[in-house]
Amino acid sequence: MTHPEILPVASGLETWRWLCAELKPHRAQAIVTALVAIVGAAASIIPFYAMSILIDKATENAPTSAIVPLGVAITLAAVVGGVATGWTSYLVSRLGETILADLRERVVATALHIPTERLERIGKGDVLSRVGTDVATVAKAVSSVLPVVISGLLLGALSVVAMAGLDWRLGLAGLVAVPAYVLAGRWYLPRSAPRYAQERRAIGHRSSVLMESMQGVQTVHAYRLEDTHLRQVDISSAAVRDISVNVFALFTRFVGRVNRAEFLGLSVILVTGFFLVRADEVSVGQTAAAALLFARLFNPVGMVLFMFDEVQSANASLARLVGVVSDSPPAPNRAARAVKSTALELSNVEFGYDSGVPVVRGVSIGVEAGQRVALVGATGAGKSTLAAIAAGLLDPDEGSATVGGVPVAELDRGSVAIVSQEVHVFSGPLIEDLRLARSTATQQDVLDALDAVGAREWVDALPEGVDTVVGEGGHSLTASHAQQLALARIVLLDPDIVVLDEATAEAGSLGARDLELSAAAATQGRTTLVVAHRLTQAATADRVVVLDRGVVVEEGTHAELVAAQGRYAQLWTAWEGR
Ligand SMILES: Nc1ncnc2c1ncn2[C@@H]1O[C@H](COP(=O)(O)OP(=O)(O)OP(=O)(O)O)[C@@H](O)[C@H]1O
Repeated sequence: MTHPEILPVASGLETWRWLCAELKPHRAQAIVTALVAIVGAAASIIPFYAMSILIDKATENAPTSAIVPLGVAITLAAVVGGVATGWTSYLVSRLGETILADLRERVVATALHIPTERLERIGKGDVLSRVGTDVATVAKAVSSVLPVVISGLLLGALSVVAMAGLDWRLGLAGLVAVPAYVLAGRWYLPRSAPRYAQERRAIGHRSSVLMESMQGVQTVHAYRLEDTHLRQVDISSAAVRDISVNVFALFTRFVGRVNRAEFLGLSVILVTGFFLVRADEVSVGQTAAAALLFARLFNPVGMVLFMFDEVQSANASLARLVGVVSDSPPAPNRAARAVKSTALELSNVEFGYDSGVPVVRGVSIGVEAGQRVALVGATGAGKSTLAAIAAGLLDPDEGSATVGGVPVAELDRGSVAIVSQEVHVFSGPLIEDLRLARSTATQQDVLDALDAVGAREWVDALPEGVDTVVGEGGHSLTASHAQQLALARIVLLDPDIVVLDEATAEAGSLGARDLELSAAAATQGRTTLVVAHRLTQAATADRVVVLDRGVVVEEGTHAELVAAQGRYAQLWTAWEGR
């Protein structure tokens, strides 16, 4: 079995190198962030030192005035610690978000430049999950997990140093808990990751079962499938419940292990302290401070452990994002080339999709500047494939597609435009959808373009005219109207060469006639290759090329081909007799 191609995933080392390289330009910001974090952690330790002195003073019956400077120190440290900890969160998020924003832009730019063929092999799912889920996972980690983990780890390290500063044996006693924490983590993490994944899958399944039942509610009623669907919802909900209970049970056992580590550490510190106090090696205050410092760590260390799977999954997502930006070539910065002649030349073009079976074989077609050539052929003859090659969306395996001698893929952006079968209307005001073709277009330019393709009337009739929000979640447009917008974009883009492969309008319908007029207006004076899904498109072209199973079988004007009584004439007769 061949595995489907997926986008690359960076190794741990590559991800780390990438992160270091990204941090370099933000070195100053990274250093300030680290310093503020250290100040925050250090400040939260000072009160414990002060407390150790306080306890000793109290046991020595020192005067009340001795307490005042300690109180001031504790208050100051609390204020500085609070401010610094808040700042750490802010600075870590800011640095992380800056790097993430850059990464997100580069991933999207790379994804948008994946050649169509490769995108089809990879599947849109992988690309979408990287741009969507992976970016979201890393973003969440950067804003909510990373600050906690960094502060927790720093506090842990500094507290052990502080305990050792009170007495090295107390520091050592505190370290006894480390292996117990590590064991708890090593027990939990390999068990939790697959269970969380299982839980997410089960939740996803339950949502799709619910969605399916709700979306198909009429069919469910019509076929009296209510019980079956309720049973499916029951089963999927029960599965989520069981897994969630299981996950919680595991979590509780993990908490038990963490508590054991805490108990062990605290007991060893207290017992060590007891013997050291008895031997007059340390004071009661020092022992109490060490114990309090250790207890102070319960919360942050627990948080770090609990968040470890989020760190792991953010790390996995980051590797997937870094894989995309570091392996795929960056947004192709092909030296755009302008051309003198706008004649389109397909020469000996061969092309096959993954199966290796050639679908276009040795095709040569010339479209003179300003001419309109129609491609005709049965379904599957290779018309759309050839159109995509002519527009530079697919690279031919053999032969070439050039304009004035320059490969189409290397032309200036905007020299060649394609209106394909899948027209996408981007969500937002209609005017913005059109400005995608020319960002500097004024409202008047847009209205003129709509006029040119005969769309002005229905656009003006929309609730807010050109400002009406269209696309997903907005005013929905018919396929013909969407197609007209695509043609209006062509008018605004003003390319030299146009490839038309639109097939939405039913042959003979009023929409089809309107669309043909729109297409004629949009392609007026441009070199045009049109896939003639309706033969009237061929009849009005300067020349017609007939394709059959990837090969050109006839070529000439409509009149010549009809007179020749060949393949085209048969198609034309059949078309007329519909
Ligand atoms: N993305 C793809 N992957 C694999 N095979 C494809 C792909 N697109 C098209 N084909 C195959 O290539 C051949 C030519 O298809 P193409 O879409 O170019 O034909 P067409 O003449 O435009 O047909 P239609 O009029 O139905 O659009 C067909 O056999 C089709 O199954």
